Amino acid sequence: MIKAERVCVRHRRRGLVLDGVDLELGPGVHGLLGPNGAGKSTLLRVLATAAAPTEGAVTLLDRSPRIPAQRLEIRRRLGYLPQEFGVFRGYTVREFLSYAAWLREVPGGRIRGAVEDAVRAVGLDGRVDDKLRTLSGGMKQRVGIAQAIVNSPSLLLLDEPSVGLDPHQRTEFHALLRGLSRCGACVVVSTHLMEDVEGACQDVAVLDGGRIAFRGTVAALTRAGGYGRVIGRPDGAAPRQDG
Ligand SMILES: Nc1ncnc2c1ncn2[C@@H]1O[C@H](COP(=O)(O)OP(=O)(O)OP(=O)(O)O)[C@@H](O)[C@H]1O
Repeated sequence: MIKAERVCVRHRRRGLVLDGVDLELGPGVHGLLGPNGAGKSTLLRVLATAAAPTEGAVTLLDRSPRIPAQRLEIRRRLGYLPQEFGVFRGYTVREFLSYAAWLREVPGGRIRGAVEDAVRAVGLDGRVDDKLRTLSGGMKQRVGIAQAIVNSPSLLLLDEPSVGLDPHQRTEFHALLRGLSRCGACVVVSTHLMEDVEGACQDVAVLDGGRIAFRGTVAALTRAGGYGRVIGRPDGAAPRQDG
């Protein structure tokens, strides 16, 4: 469902931020780990068709984002939570999610039900008619997750989605991700937390310095010496929520 071939992204000042990334991902929940500045958000932006690679090619859902008509088809079936996610503070949760559904071309007659499903999935059903400015940071993050799943995407890209969630919500979020993958979606979750990977992901890719440093199951990552060893910092274990 995702195929990245020798993907490079170069910024004028920073130079190469992604340096020949090869990645093939099918249905399931895939973790994306890496230290600050490794290129995780940049890779997710490319996979979300929000940025184009400088070199290399991406195929998403058997389509090329380089071709405008195919890019639109991809976007209809895509859910994306960017790292910096802004909301319209004067909208209610329902208004905001309805707007997100409309933008993704969910048919008008299905929008109400789609919004209710998304709100229930993130546990915000009690706040659906509240204005976004009245929500806590963790609740806004859940709205961000809800807008990403409101169109039942085939491809779901979540950039640090568990930031701001409390331990109970985090556990529920892991269950939500596992449920989505059972529906056949391809989910990519960037995170700093090993427990997100252990709780929800069938495998993990570690990005370091713009390159894939490891790809495999969590058990294989442990056998390889753990996250710290893979990124060349044996003492640099990926933190846990309480770590
Ligand atoms: N628009 C930009 N212009 C110049 N440099 C950029 C731009 N966007 C990102 N970078 C640089 O690219 C590198 C990778 O950034 P990116 O945000 O993809 O990393 P990340 O792995 O998501 O980091 P974090 O875990 O801190 O969120 C960093 O050095 C960053 O400073």
